[in-house]
Amino acid sequence: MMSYAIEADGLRVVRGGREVVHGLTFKVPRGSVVGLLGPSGCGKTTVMRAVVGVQIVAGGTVTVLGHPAGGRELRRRVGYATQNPAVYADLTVRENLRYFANVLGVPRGDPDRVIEEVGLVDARNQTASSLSGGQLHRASLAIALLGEPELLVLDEPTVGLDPVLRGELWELFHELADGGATLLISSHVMDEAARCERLLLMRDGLLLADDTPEALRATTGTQDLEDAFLRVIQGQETVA
Ligand SMILES: Nc1ncnc2c1ncn2[C@@H]1O[C@H](COP(=O)(O)OP(=O)(O)OP(=O)(O)O)[C@@H](O)[C@H]1O
Repeated sequence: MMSYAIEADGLRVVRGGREVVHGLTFKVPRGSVVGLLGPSGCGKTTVMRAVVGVQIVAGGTVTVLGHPAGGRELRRRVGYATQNPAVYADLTVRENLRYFANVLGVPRGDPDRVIEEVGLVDARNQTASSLSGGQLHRASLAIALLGEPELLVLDEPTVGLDPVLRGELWELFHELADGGATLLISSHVMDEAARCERLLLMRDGLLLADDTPEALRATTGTQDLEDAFLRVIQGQETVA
């Protein structure tokens, strides 16, 4: 079995007439939890869109599970949760999940399994329009988990959640990885970086670092990942 779930080589993306991702090259090992971090607007969502194959790319290649990103053979093997929850407002949580389960052709028991995984059992009969922001995000995450995809691409999945729930979701992410799934998770919260096995640090459409949290701490000489990120940026500016 190949060892990488994602291989990006020289990825360039133009949006709104401007190049916003400038030749990114990185690999995401299978079965790992990888954080995509960086300030707002640095290009995280754009990279994720390229990985799931919904972004027109200006140059370079993205290979996902051995196939070109967005290929037909990847349809059920990649799950994507966007920042804006994509659920039907007038359907209940369970109805939404049953609907998407049908579309994807996944096993019948899947909706109830994922509802439990994201902790929405008590809210399963509420319409999506009546959910809180955090619950809505979890409903969207549940859809991405349908069919047990091999690669999960999650755009800020823990935004707006309380620390307890965030902790529980990170436990779930690691359980999924232990089961063989690969997770690419974006965040701009540095305390979440420590929960990842590897980190891709972005800034202004460039990749500044691709390393483990431990190696980043060691090379920058600081325990705090927020400081480590700042030092990587400072190092970059000195080089430039
Ligand atoms: N539809 C669009 N048209 C033009 N420019 C866009 C479009 N979408 C994004 N951009 C620009 O592309 C750049 C990267 O945006 P992207 O959404 O990938 O950043 P991000 O790191 O995910 O930000 P955030 O953390 O705020 O979600 C930004 O400068 C943004 O303004």
